Amino acid sequence: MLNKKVGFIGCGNMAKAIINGMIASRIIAPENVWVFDRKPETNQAMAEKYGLHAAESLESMAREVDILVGAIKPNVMLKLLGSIAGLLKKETLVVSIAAGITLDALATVLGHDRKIIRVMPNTPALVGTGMTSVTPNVLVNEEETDIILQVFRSFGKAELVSEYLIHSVVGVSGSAPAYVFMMIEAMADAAVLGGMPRKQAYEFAAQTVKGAAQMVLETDQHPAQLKDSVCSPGGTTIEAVKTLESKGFRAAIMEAMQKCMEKSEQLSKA
Ligand SMILES: NC(=O)C1=CN([C@@H]2O[C@H](COP(=O)(O)OP(=O)(O)OC[C@H]3O[C@@H](n4cnc5c(N)ncnc54)[C@H](OP(=O)(O)O)[C@@H]3O)[C@@H](O)[C@H]2O)C=CC1
Ligand SMILES: O=C(O)[C@@H]1CCC=N1
Repeated sequence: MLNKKVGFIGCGNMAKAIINGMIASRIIAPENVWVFDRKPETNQAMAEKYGLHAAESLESMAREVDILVGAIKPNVMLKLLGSIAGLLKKETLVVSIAAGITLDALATVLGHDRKIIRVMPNTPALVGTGMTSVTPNVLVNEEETDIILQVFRSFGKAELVSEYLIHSVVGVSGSAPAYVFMMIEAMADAAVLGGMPRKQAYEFAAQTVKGAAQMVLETDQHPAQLKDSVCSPGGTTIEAVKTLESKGFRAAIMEAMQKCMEKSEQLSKA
Protein backbone atom coordinates (compact mmCIF):
# COMPACT_ATOMS: atom_id res chain seq x y z
CA MET A 1 0.00 0.00 0.00
CA LEU A 2 1.20 3.50 -0.91
CA ASN A 3 2.11 5.47 2.18
CA LYS A 4 2.02 8.91 0.53
CA LYS A 5 -0.48 11.75 0.48
CA VAL A 6 -1.92 12.24 -2.98
CA GLY A 7 -3.90 15.32 -4.06
CA PHE A 8 -5.94 15.87 -7.22
CA ILE A 9 -6.49 19.32 -8.75
CA GLY A 10 -9.73 19.00 -10.70
CA CYS A 11 -12.08 16.10 -10.27
CA GLY A 12 -13.77 15.45 -13.59
CA ASN A 13 -14.11 12.33 -15.68
CA MET A 14 -10.48 11.24 -15.65
CA ALA A 15 -9.66 12.07 -12.02
CA LYS A 16 -12.79 10.21 -10.90
CA ALA A 17 -11.74 7.14 -12.89
CA ILE A 18 -8.22 7.22 -11.38
CA ILE A 19 -9.44 7.79 -7.83
CA ASN A 20 -11.98 4.98 -8.14
CA GLY A 21 -9.28 2.70 -9.57
CA MET A 22 -6.81 3.54 -6.78
CA ILE A 23 -9.27 3.09 -3.95
CA ALA A 24 -10.95 -0.03 -5.37
CA SER A 25 -7.53 -1.67 -5.83
CA ARG A 26 -6.55 -0.69 -2.25
CA ILE A 27 -3.21 0.72 -3.42
CA ILE A 28 -3.95 3.72 -1.19
CA ALA A 29 -6.09 4.36 1.88
CA PRO A 30 -8.85 6.98 1.27
CA GLU A 31 -7.52 9.09 4.16
CA ASN A 32 -4.36 9.66 2.09
CA VAL A 33 -6.30 11.16 -0.83
CA TRP A 34 -7.26 14.86 -1.22
CA VAL A 35 -9.44 16.35 -3.92
CA PHE A 36 -9.79 19.98 -4.97
CA ASP A 37 -12.26 20.69 -7.77
CA ARG A 38 -13.60 24.20 -8.27
CA LYS A 39 -17.10 22.84 -7.60
CA PRO A 40 -17.39 22.29 -3.81
CA GLU A 41 -20.29 19.88 -4.36
CA THR A 42 -17.99 17.59 -6.36
CA ASN A 43 -15.44 17.53 -3.52
CA GLN A 44 -18.19 16.82 -1.01
CA ALA A 45 -19.65 14.02 -3.13
CA MET A 46 -16.20 12.40 -3.51
CA ALA A 47 -15.58 12.67 0.24
CA GLU A 48 -18.92 11.02 0.98
CA LYS A 49 -18.50 8.28 -1.63
CA TYR A 50 -14.92 7.28 -0.80
CA GLY A 51 -14.09 8.67 2.66
CA LEU A 52 -11.29 10.84 1.17
CA HIS A 53 -10.59 14.50 2.04
CA ALA A 54 -12.38 17.39 0.34
CA ALA A 55 -9.55 19.97 0.39
CA GLU A 56 -10.47 23.35 1.83
CA SER A 57 -8.42 25.15 -0.78
CA LEU A 58 -5.96 24.47 -3.55
CA GLU A 59 -3.26 26.12 -1.44
CA SER A 60 -3.83 23.97 1.65
CA MET A 61 -3.80 20.81 -0.48
CA ALA A 62 -0.61 21.91 -2.25
CA ARG A 63 1.17 22.31 1.11
CA GLU A 64 -0.02 18.92 2.38
CA VAL A 65 0.59 16.34 -0.33
CA ASP A 66 3.59 14.27 -1.48
CA ILE A 67 2.16 13.65 -4.94
CA LEU A 68 0.09 16.33 -6.67
CA VAL A 69 -1.91 15.25 -9.71
CA GLY A 70 -2.99 17.96 -12.16
CA ALA A 71 -6.27 16.66 -13.63
CA ILE A 72 -7.66 19.86 -15.11
CA LYS A 73 -7.95 20.78 -18.77
CA PRO A 74 -4.72 21.57 -20.61
CA ASN A 75 -5.62 25.26 -21.02
CA VAL A 76 -5.67 25.89 -17.25
CA MET A 77 -2.97 23.44 -16.17
CA LEU A 78 0.04 25.78 -16.36
CA LYS A 79 -1.72 28.74 -14.76
CA LEU A 80 -2.97 26.66 -11.82
CA LEU A 81 0.27 24.79 -11.21
CA GLY A 82 2.21 28.05 -11.50
CA SER A 83 -0.03 29.62 -8.84
CA ILE A 84 0.88 27.01 -6.20
CA ALA A 85 4.45 26.10 -7.25
CA GLY A 86 5.94 28.05 -4.34
CA LEU A 87 3.80 26.22 -1.77
CA LEU A 88 4.85 22.66 -2.59
CA LYS A 89 7.21 20.68 -0.37
CA LYS A 90 10.69 20.29 -1.86
CA GLU A 91 10.22 16.58 -2.59
CA THR A 92 6.61 16.74 -3.81
CA LEU A 93 6.21 14.96 -7.10
CA VAL A 94 3.93 16.66 -9.63
CA VAL A 95 2.01 14.44 -12.04
CA SER A 96 0.24 15.96 -15.03
CA ILE A 97 -2.31 13.99 -17.00
CA ALA A 98 -3.01 16.79 -19.50
CA ALA A 99 -2.77 16.12 -23.22
CA GLY A 100 -0.24 18.35 -24.93
CA ILE A 101 1.45 19.92 -21.88
CA THR A 102 5.12 19.09 -22.15
CA LEU A 103 7.60 18.41 -19.35
CA ASP A 104 9.45 21.57 -20.42
CA ALA A 105 6.33 23.73 -20.15
CA LEU A 106 5.54 22.22 -16.75
CA ALA A 107 9.09 22.90 -15.51
CA THR A 108 8.78 26.50 -16.67
CA VAL A 109 5.95 27.14 -14.21
CA LEU A 110 6.93 24.65 -11.48
CA GLY A 111 10.65 25.33 -11.44
CA HIS A 112 13.50 23.51 -13.14
CA ASP A 113 14.33 21.68 -9.90
CA ARG A 114 10.87 20.08 -9.60
CA LYS A 115 10.31 16.34 -10.06
CA ILE A 116 7.59 16.03 -12.70
CA ILE A 117 5.92 13.07 -14.39
CA ARG A 118 3.63 13.19 -17.41
CA VAL A 119 1.06 10.45 -17.37
CA MET A 120 -1.49 9.65 -20.06
CA PRO A 121 -4.22 7.41 -18.61
CA ASN A 122 -7.62 6.41 -19.98
CA THR A 123 -11.11 6.10 -18.51
CA PRO A 124 -11.20 2.27 -18.32
CA ALA A 125 -9.17 2.93 -15.12
CA LEU A 126 -12.63 3.19 -13.59
CA VAL A 127 -13.16 -0.56 -14.05
CA GLY A 128 -9.62 -1.72 -13.33
CA THR A 129 -8.62 -2.02 -17.00
CA GLY A 130 -6.74 1.21 -17.67
CA MET A 131 -3.82 1.68 -20.06
CA THR A 132 -1.41 4.39 -18.96
CA SER A 133 1.88 5.81 -20.19
CA VAL A 134 4.38 7.24 -17.71
CA THR A 135 7.11 9.76 -18.65
CA PRO A 136 9.29 11.16 -15.86
CA ASN A 137 11.63 14.13 -16.16
CA VAL A 138 15.33 13.62 -15.48
CA LEU A 139 15.04 14.57 -11.80
CA VAL A 140 12.68 11.73 -10.94
CA ASN A 141 14.53 8.69 -9.61
CA GLU A 142 13.80 5.04 -10.34
CA GLU A 143 12.05 4.48 -7.04
CA GLU A 144 9.67 7.40 -7.63
CA THR A 145 8.95 6.26 -11.18
CA ASP A 146 8.21 2.78 -9.85
CA ILE A 147 5.75 4.21 -7.34
CA ILE A 148 3.80 5.93 -10.10
CA LEU A 149 3.93 2.82 -12.31
CA GLN A 150 2.72 0.76 -9.36
CA VAL A 151 -0.21 3.14 -8.75
CA PHE A 152 -1.38 3.02 -12.37
CA ARG A 153 -0.76 -0.74 -12.57
CA SER A 154 -3.08 -1.23 -9.62
CA PHE A 155 -6.00 -0.59 -12.00
CA GLY A 156 -4.70 -1.74 -15.35
CA LYS A 157 -1.48 -1.66 -17.32
CA ALA A 158 1.16 1.07 -17.28
CA GLU A 159 4.34 1.42 -19.31
CA LEU A 160 7.23 3.87 -19.43
CA VAL A 161 7.34 5.79 -22.73
CA SER A 162 9.54 8.53 -24.14
CA GLU A 163 7.89 11.93 -24.35
CA TYR A 164 7.85 12.03 -28.17
CA LEU A 165 5.56 8.97 -28.15
CA ILE A 166 2.83 10.59 -26.05
CA HIS A 167 0.97 11.78 -29.18
CA SER A 168 0.69 8.14 -30.25
CA VAL A 169 -0.43 7.18 -26.74
CA VAL A 170 -3.20 9.80 -26.86
CA GLY A 171 -4.35 8.34 -30.19
CA VAL A 172 -4.11 4.66 -29.34
CA SER A 173 -5.29 4.61 -25.71
CA GLY A 174 -6.03 8.04 -24.15
CA SER A 175 -8.73 9.05 -26.61
CA ALA A 176 -9.36 5.57 -28.01
CA PRO A 177 -12.12 4.39 -25.66
CA ALA A 178 -14.35 6.95 -27.43
CA TYR A 179 -13.91 5.25 -30.83
CA VAL A 180 -14.56 1.83 -29.29
CA PHE A 181 -17.73 3.10 -27.57
CA MET A 182 -18.90 4.41 -30.95
CA MET A 183 -18.27 1.02 -32.52
CA ILE A 184 -20.16 -0.76 -29.73
CA GLU A 185 -23.05 1.67 -30.18
CA ALA A 186 -23.12 1.06 -33.94
CA MET A 187 -22.94 -2.72 -33.48
CA ALA A 188 -25.81 -2.61 -31.00
CA ASP A 189 -27.89 -0.36 -33.28
CA ALA A 190 -27.52 -2.89 -36.06
CA ALA A 191 -28.56 -5.73 -33.75
CA VAL A 192 -31.62 -3.68 -32.73
CA LEU A 193 -32.35 -3.25 -36.43
CA GLY A 194 -32.33 -7.03 -36.61
CA GLY A 195 -34.90 -7.18 -33.80
CA MET A 196 -32.75 -7.66 -30.69
CA PRO A 197 -33.79 -5.79 -27.52
CA ARG A 198 -31.42 -2.84 -26.93
CA LYS A 199 -30.08 -3.87 -23.53
CA GLN A 200 -29.23 -7.31 -24.83
CA ALA A 201 -27.65 -5.77 -27.94
CA TYR A 202 -25.22 -3.69 -25.80
CA GLU A 203 -24.32 -6.77 -23.79
CA PHE A 204 -23.58 -8.87 -26.88
CA ALA A 205 -21.62 -6.09 -28.58
CA ALA A 206 -19.55 -5.10 -25.52
CA GLN A 207 -18.78 -8.66 -24.47
CA THR A 208 -17.64 -9.42 -28.03
CA VAL A 209 -15.31 -6.41 -28.13
CA LYS A 210 -13.92 -7.40 -24.72
CA GLY A 211 -13.42 -11.02 -25.83
CA ALA A 212 -11.76 -10.03 -29.11
CA ALA A 213 -9.39 -7.68 -27.25
CA GLN A 214 -8.55 -10.40 -24.76
CA MET A 215 -7.71 -12.80 -27.63
CA VAL A 216 -5.22 -10.27 -29.05
CA LEU A 217 -3.64 -9.84 -25.61
CA GLU A 218 -3.58 -13.50 -24.63
CA THR A 219 -3.12 -15.70 -27.72
CA ASP A 220 -0.06 -14.02 -29.25
CA GLN A 221 -1.73 -14.41 -32.65
CA HIS A 222 -1.68 -11.58 -35.18
CA PRO A 223 -5.05 -9.76 -35.38
CA ALA A 224 -5.27 -10.68 -39.08
CA GLN A 225 -4.92 -14.37 -38.20
CA LEU A 226 -7.64 -14.05 -35.58
CA LYS A 227 -9.87 -12.30 -38.13
CA ASP A 228 -9.23 -15.06 -40.68
CA SER A 229 -10.27 -17.69 -38.16
CA VAL A 230 -13.73 -16.08 -37.88
CA CYS A 231 -14.26 -15.94 -41.65
CA SER A 232 -15.72 -19.29 -42.73
CA PRO A 233 -15.35 -19.84 -46.50
CA GLY A 234 -18.42 -18.52 -48.31
CA GLY A 235 -19.84 -17.55 -44.90
CA THR A 236 -21.36 -14.55 -43.18
CA THR A 237 -18.26 -12.85 -41.75
CA ILE A 238 -16.42 -12.40 -45.03
CA GLU A 239 -19.48 -10.52 -46.35
CA ALA A 240 -19.17 -8.09 -43.42
CA VAL A 241 -15.39 -7.82 -43.93
CA LYS A 242 -15.85 -6.95 -47.62
CA THR A 243 -18.33 -4.19 -46.74
CA LEU A 244 -16.02 -2.78 -44.05
CA GLU A 245 -13.16 -2.70 -46.58
CA SER A 246 -15.29 -1.01 -49.25
CA LYS A 247 -16.42 1.64 -46.70
CA GLY A 248 -12.83 2.36 -45.66
CA PHE A 249 -13.21 1.10 -42.09
CA ARG A 250 -9.49 0.77 -41.38
CA ALA A 251 -8.56 3.97 -43.21
CA ALA A 252 -11.23 5.86 -41.24
CA ILE A 253 -9.75 4.68 -37.95
CA MET A 254 -6.21 5.54 -39.03
CA GLU A 255 -7.24 8.99 -40.29
CA ALA A 256 -9.20 9.69 -37.11
CA MET A 257 -6.18 8.75 -35.03
CA GLN A 258 -3.89 10.90 -37.16
CA LYS A 259 -6.20 13.87 -36.49
CA CYS A 260 -6.16 13.05 -32.81
CA MET A 261 -2.34 12.87 -32.75
CA GLU A 262 -2.07 16.12 -34.75
CA LYS A 263 -4.29 17.85 -32.19
CA SER A 264 -2.10 16.55 -29.39
CA GLU A 265 0.95 17.98 -31.19
CA GLN A 266 -0.80 21.33 -31.74
CA LEU A 267 -1.63 21.55 -28.03
CA SER A 268 2.06 20.98 -27.23
CA LYS A 269 3.01 23.98 -29.34
CA ALA A 270 0.27 26.35 -28.10
N1 LIG B 1 -11.17 12.24 -20.14
C1 LIG B 1 -10.23 11.38 -20.54
O1 LIG B 1 -10.51 10.27 -21.03
C2 LIG B 1 -8.79 11.76 -20.39
C3 LIG B 1 -8.39 13.01 -19.98
N2 LIG B 1 -7.06 13.34 -19.86
C4 LIG B 1 -6.67 14.65 -19.39
O2 LIG B 1 -7.27 14.85 -18.12
C5 LIG B 1 -7.51 16.24 -17.90
C6 LIG B 1 -8.94 16.41 -17.40
O3 LIG B 1 -9.81 15.93 -18.41
P1 LIG B 1 -11.30 15.47 -18.07
O4 LIG B 1 -11.32 14.74 -16.77
O5 LIG B 1 -11.80 14.83 -19.30
O6 LIG B 1 -11.97 16.91 -17.89
P2 LIG B 1 -13.19 17.35 -16.99
O7 LIG B 1 -13.67 18.64 -17.51
O8 LIG B 1 -14.15 16.21 -16.83
O9 LIG B 1 -12.48 17.58 -15.56
C7 LIG B 1 -11.79 18.73 -15.20
C8 LIG B 1 -12.32 19.17 -13.83
O10 LIG B 1 -11.53 20.23 -13.34
C9 LIG B 1 -12.40 21.25 -12.87
N3 LIG B 1 -11.73 22.54 -12.87
C10 LIG B 1 -11.66 23.47 -13.85
N4 LIG B 1 -10.98 24.56 -13.44
C11 LIG B 1 -10.59 24.30 -12.17
C12 LIG B 1 -9.88 25.04 -11.20
N5 LIG B 1 -9.42 26.27 -11.46
N6 LIG B 1 -9.66 24.47 -10.00
C13 LIG B 1 -10.14 23.24 -9.71
N7 LIG B 1 -10.85 22.50 -10.59
C14 LIG B 1 -11.07 23.02 -11.80
C15 LIG B 1 -13.56 21.19 -13.82
O11 LIG B 1 -14.67 21.90 -13.32
P3 LIG B 1 -15.79 22.50 -14.37
O12 LIG B 1 -16.54 21.28 -14.85
O13 LIG B 1 -16.58 23.41 -13.52
O14 LIG B 1 -15.02 23.17 -15.45
C16 LIG B 1 -13.77 19.68 -13.92
O15 LIG B 1 -14.53 19.18 -12.84
C17 LIG B 1 -7.23 16.96 -19.21
O16 LIG B 1 -6.03 17.65 -19.09
C18 LIG B 1 -7.13 15.83 -20.24
O17 LIG B 1 -6.19 16.12 -21.25
C19 LIG B 1 -6.08 12.42 -20.11
C20 LIG B 1 -6.40 11.16 -20.52
C21 LIG B 1 -7.78 10.72 -20.72
O1 LIG C 1 -10.01 14.55 -25.33
C1 LIG C 1 -9.00 14.89 -24.70
O2 LIG C 1 -8.39 15.92 -25.00
C2 LIG C 1 -8.50 14.02 -23.55
C3 LIG C 1 -7.08 13.57 -23.74
C4 LIG C 1 -7.16 12.09 -23.98
C5 LIG C 1 -8.57 11.77 -23.76
N1 LIG C 1 -9.27 12.81 -23.49
